[in-house]
Amino acid sequence: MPPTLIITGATGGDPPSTKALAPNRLNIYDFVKPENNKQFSLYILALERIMDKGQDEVESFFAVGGIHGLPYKAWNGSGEEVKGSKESVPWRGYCSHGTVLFPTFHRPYVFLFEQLLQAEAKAIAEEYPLELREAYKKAAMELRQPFWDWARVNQSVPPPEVIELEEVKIVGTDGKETTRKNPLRRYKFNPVDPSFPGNYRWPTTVRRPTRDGQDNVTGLTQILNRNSNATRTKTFHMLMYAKDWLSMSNHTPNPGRPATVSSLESIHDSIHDYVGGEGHMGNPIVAGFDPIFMLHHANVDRILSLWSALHPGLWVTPGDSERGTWTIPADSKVDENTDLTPFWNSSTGYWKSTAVTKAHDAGYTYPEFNDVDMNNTDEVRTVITDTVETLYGSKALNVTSNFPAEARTVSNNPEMWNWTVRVQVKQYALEGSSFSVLLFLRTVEDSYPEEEDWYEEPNYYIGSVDAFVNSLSERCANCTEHRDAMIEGFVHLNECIAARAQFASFDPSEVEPYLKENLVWRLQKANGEIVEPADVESLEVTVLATRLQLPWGARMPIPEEEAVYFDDITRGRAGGTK
Ligand SMILES: N[C@@H](Cc1ccc(O)cc1)C(=O)O
Repeated sequence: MPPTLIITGATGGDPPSTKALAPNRLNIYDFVKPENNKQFSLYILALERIMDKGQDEVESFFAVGGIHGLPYKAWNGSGEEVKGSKESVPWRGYCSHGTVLFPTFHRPYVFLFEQLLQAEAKAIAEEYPLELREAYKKAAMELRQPFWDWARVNQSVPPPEVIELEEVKIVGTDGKETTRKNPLRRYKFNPVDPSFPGNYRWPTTVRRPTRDGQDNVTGLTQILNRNSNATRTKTFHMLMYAKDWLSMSNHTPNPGRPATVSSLESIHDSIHDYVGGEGHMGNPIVAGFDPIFMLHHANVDRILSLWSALHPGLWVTPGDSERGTWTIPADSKVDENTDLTPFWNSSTGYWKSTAVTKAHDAGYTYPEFNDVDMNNTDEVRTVITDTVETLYGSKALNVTSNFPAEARTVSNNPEMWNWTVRVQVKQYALEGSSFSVLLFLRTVEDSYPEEEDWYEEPNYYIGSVDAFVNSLSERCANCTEHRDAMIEGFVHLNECIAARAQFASFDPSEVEPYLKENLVWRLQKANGEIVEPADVESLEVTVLATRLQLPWGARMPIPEEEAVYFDDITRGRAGGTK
């Protein structure tokens, strides 16, 4: 069936600077400032209207959110034609997870949403009083989906306009200040779709819900704060040191080419679980209905742009489709030419990864790129390296500051050890529940607090690797066949070691015995239940380190290719190295 909607992304609008190639997706912290009031007002009104559309309309908030999972219905004429050939395989949605297509699949997903927002905003702008209209029309042309930079210092918790305020102040179409119910806070289902399982039948989306189904803003703030350092260091390591598409793109371990940093998907999975808990964001079947989803994915997309600026020439390499999707058969090959269904780019075809290599071709860019010549790959790389270092860098890595000052100016190749925990576990280890592998590092002198207090103890908890799990996987034949699929993620230790122990260096002679004694782990289900590592056979927590070198003239430390595995640190313990 031909599509009713062709996905173009937002179009037009004046770029913010002479070098910028398109209008900006703004940081949500800037987006809510008074100076961006016109765009904020238009965004709120546009979101309201998209949310008000009938849930079976192609352009409704519900239908677009539903691309990610339930109601497991075809969207915009995509996929029905293959139904006949797949009769035995129940529908399982379109979203690509655990494969090389994870980053590029979500790219047109966000610009579809952005296109719908802009279309509404343009219509809304026409309703403003004459004397304001031109300014609102310009703002609508420049309107893009804002991003939530969960990796940035002091921004790991989104602003109150996203997580807290029940009402927001905007300028209404009559030109006067008005108060609106905040559509960024939640989506109200109309109605709750019959396909939703019993534990997702709340009337609205909820974040880290309490037992009675209320948003738990305090809990959300706490968990995001607690993980803020870990998220930042993971993001920094991924940006700098994920050297190929396969390891950058997705959370499936690759034994042939072991990774030493988290994938973009793994970092993304954690954010889903932190925000959702047992609520919508914590389960791929319903995550797309929370209005925070697009703020999150705009940032995933931005991190992809930053990574590609640091690693020019790298893009989608061929991989396995793993469980597949409704439109992509399981265990098939996918590559840069695989159709990113259901995102039509013409009435006969789909966006492909090859067509989404440059954000600005789809009508948007990020503030970090505003003052660079985008055609000069070297300049882009240099500027973005500095940006990444400033935003997420040395403080988090605690590396450059640990090199002796003179070592940074002489060519004597100083080296230091960069310590990392690798976590591997079966994605479905706890059936259909999302879960976290929590890591703790005890302080040397402290007497240890009671086990149940570990997570609350700020000098103890160091980060998590999280499984973002489809609770309906038993309804999906492909998923059942892929029950054993593993996921992998990494938590970096140097900052935590430095904060807890006074060693002269990160040399294994000091660090190895310390970690052996003090690194501990537990699992926790989305509902808060603690699970003993001994009960999860697939869990494997391993410590590795890479030696970083800072050759003369290098901007950033360079890790040695080969990681060194310190298997003895965790071997012999439940969930340790096997
Ligand atoms: N490819 C990046 C941005 C980029 C543009 C130009 C470069 O030289 C490098 C990177 C994107 O995803 O949008």
